[in-house]
Amino acid sequence: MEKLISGRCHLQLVPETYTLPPESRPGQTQVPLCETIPVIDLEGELSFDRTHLIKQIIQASQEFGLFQLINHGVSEKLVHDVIDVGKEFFELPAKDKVSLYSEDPKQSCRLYTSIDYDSEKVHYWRDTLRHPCHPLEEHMQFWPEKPPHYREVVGNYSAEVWKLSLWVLDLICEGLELESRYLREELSPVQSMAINHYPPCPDPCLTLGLPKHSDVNLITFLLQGESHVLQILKDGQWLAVEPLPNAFVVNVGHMIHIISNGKLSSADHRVVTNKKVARTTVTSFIHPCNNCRIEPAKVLSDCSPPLYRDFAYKDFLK
Ligand SMILES: O=C(O)CCC(=O)C(=O)O
Ligand SMILES: [Fe+2]
Repeated sequence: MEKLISGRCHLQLVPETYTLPPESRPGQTQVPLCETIPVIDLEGELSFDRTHLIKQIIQASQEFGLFQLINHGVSEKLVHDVIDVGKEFFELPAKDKVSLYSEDPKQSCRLYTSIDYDSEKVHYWRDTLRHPCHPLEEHMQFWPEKPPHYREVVGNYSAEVWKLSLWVLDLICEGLELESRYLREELSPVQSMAINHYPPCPDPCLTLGLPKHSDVNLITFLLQGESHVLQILKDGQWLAVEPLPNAFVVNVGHMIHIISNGKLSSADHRVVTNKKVARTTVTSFIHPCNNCRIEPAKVLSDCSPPLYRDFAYKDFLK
């Protein structure tokens, strides 16, 4: 529990164990905004046109592996409430969080820090609360009991994002001309949620909240909050993802890249730290089940040779 970075907010200097080697440092943390990331408006003029919507999603997933969704139907109030309850969780006194702290990745609901604290050389400036969500009645009982409205708010929110994620997966499926429900069942039965907390950092040039990665799962819906700290690597340049009010940042996961036989990409992204404010983000991940076999869809690898061999999702996660 004392490993949590949020418990060390008195720090005036970045500890050596958080200082990245020079070649991995973010250097300039204020990078230009990526003005071209597609913003898909689900209430916009053309949103009733399914074909147009699918085209926008597929194009964004090909070019960026990431897009923003606005007017998506998850209420503004619920979006605010889930970020607030996430912040409140991290503000609780240590005694209310200690029972959730665990270094065992197999523990279902767990509070931890960085990525893999005990085996990594340098730590990342982030604490996380992570737990499975779907189906709610199986998992909710293991979620935090405090703040008192945590289960209600996160339960309502995760159910809404679950529906929206599956709907977007169906549109992707249609856009790739796969048989209907191809991305359902075994490929998308698992939803997990991570509430990330990035405390202010005395020297953001030396650290990262999260290093460069692409999401390994199927699809991710992120509420990124208000500061410019999420960046994507586009044509060799780090660019900031603009924080839009109430928008979801949708990350195409690596499994969709493989299933689409490389037609869709997943964006390399990272999180930088900032000096002034603590930042809380809420991430919903949709995953295949552990034993699910992942391979390029046959219809897509008929015309171009398969780029990947089949594997079990759980082996990939190792
Ligand atoms: O917190 C963020 O802004 C991004 C989190 C993220 O990329 C992840 O959890 O995979
Ligand atoms: Fe990510």
